[in-house]
Amino acid sequence: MDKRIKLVLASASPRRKELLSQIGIVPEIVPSTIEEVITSSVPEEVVRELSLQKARDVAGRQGCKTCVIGADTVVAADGKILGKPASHEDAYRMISMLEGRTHQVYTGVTLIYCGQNGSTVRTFVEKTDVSVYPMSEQEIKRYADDEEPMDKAGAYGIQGKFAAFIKGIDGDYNNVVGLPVGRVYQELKQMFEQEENND
Ligand SMILES: Cc1cn([C@H]2C[C@H](O)[C@@H](COP(=O)(O)OP(=O)(O)OP(=O)(O)O)O2)c(=O)[nH]c1=O
Repeated sequence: MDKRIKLVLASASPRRKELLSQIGIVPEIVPSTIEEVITSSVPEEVVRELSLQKARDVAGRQGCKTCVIGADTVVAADGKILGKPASHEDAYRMISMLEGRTHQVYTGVTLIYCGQNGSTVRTFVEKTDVSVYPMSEQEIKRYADDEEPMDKAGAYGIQGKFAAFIKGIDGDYNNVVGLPVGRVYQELKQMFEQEENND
């Protein structure tokens, strides 16, 4: 990838930064400050829209030769969106909806590149199915009372203690943690190849 292009991650999520570092991308971190406005109840549309809002907000404050990456993750159980829990009680309610069954995790990603010939915007959504083992009341309560679920969509962290309850996944694991880095890399590569062809 062209080293002269600055990559900016429009996210405060330490997980997203780590996932990019894992594939050798060390982005500048500029978290977006938008008030998240949701106009849909369809998970794919919500993450698409929020990733676009976050990326646009930050791209508006950047110069050219910069690519901004915005992302948003939600959990959906029976199509019902679960964002971050507002309290430990809320975390308990969410985990109760997820235990003993399969749900979906959606991450929307928007890439905005400002190049020689103007701006290019790419948005895509990745879905991963996650199956959770049945949990006892005590297990749900103990996990919901922990700090781990509090800053995470669906009130759990697959990469943390909640791994004890993960039966299996279908799709990209990194997508559940907050960023499907394989897809991000492929999309960045395509976007820059197209830019070079346009030059
Ligand atoms: C389901 C799940 C989510 N998450 C995290 C990923 C995201 O950081 C978070 C969902 O919140 P988001 O609103 O997508 O992101 P964020 O608030 O952390 O960061 P920003 O808005 O600045 O981009 O949940 C995990 O870490 N593990 C998991 O297993």
